[in-house]
Amino acid sequence: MLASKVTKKTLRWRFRTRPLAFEEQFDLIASGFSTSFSGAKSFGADNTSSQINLSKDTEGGAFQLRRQMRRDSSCSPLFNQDNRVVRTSIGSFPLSNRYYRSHGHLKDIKDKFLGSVPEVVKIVEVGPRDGLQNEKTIIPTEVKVELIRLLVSSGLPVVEATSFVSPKWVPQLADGKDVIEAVRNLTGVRLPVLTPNLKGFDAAVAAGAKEVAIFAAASESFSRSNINCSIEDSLSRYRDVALAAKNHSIPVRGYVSCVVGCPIEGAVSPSKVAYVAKELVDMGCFEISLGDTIGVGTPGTVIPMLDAVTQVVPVERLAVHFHDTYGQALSNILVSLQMILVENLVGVVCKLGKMKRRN
Ligand SMILES: CC(C)(COP(=O)([O-])OP(=O)([O-])OC[C@H]1O[C@@H](n2cnc3c(N)ncnc32)[C@H](O)[C@@H]1OP(=O)([O-])[O-])[C@@H](O)C(=O)NCCC(=O)NCCSC(=O)C[C@@](C)(O)CC(=O)[O-]
Repeated sequence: MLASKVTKKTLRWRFRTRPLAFEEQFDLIASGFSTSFSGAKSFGADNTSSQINLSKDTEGGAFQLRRQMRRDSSCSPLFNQDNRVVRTSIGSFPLSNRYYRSHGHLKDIKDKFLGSVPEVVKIVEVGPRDGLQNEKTIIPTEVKVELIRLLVSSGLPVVEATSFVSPKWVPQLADGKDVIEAVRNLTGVRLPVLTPNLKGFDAAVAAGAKEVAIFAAASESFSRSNINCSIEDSLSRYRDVALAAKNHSIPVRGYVSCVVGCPIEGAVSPSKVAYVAKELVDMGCFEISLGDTIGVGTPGTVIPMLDAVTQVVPVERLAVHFHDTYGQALSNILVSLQMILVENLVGVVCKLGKMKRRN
């Protein structure tokens, strides 16, 4: 994708020397260039800085682009004969309004692409868990606690706080008990924690956790490398956790990792994802978060995956979790929202936590 390949400097150069072809415009949008869908600036992603820089640069870029077109009206499809911008790729290309020919035209385009996308999206913040579990240096407990407090104070309804996993596997979150004890009385927020087995579940409940999450994989190899057991063994463990949670009246959220690609096996079949998602629902998970763990998904792979999963799991119980490793998270979220339209159902949950490259 153009946006992930070019630097700010080369993009400026492109603006100055020639207009972007429509396909290039579209590539930029698909690479998260547009910030208007759901606030790209909030992504703590690998490619975020390039996305933000691109956005900041566009006023200047737009101006240069327009001047260039005055000299050369061979005209890309972006311009009319007055050299004004008439097609702006989904209306989110952040040019100044005075360059648009008509607001009505823009509105038609927006309605066409975004018209019936749900107006309300629930965000499950996962930075304190999914972000911090990857940090090279161990973050002090009080910093984690402060981070959670700040996230909660921003109004987020759900903040995944930590994990109760083996400290040998994830030393970064070895202080899960202390973190939960410090935040468990925060009000107006749900603070789920990851529990890979009964040992983790018991420890989480003892520390005061009121919601847990279990995490299976759609890839056999990833399951073994992440939780040291096969998919079937993990599902069997999770049935025990789900039963224990039911006995404590504790809600359980389910994750499926590697829903479009696995770092070891490559492409993952949508039917595998659908199978694992259904198993998690059947054991009692109230919501299934579909995780593109290594950020290799694109709309082309996300659509068939969602199509398979929505055949077996009601869409209102689905969430999407996209890592922005290759700058595709926003386009994948957009297409997920649009898929909801296709299914003619409402209610989507997007998880926009800190997104990091996972090696
Ligand atoms: C699942 C295990 C525990 C199996 O690990 P294991 O080594 O197979 O487990 P074990 O039962 O043989 O136990 C080994 C040791 O771990 C201890 N142990 C055992 N369980 C626990 C526990 N719950 N809490 C604390 N300690 C535990 C246990 O007591 C024992 O201690 P020892 O006797 O050697 O001193 C391990 O593989 C593990 O902890 N894995 C966690 C991996 C992880 O957290 N990965 C990141 C989260 S998944 C993710 O990020 C994807 C997601 C959710 O974000 C979605 C997406 O991005 O797509």
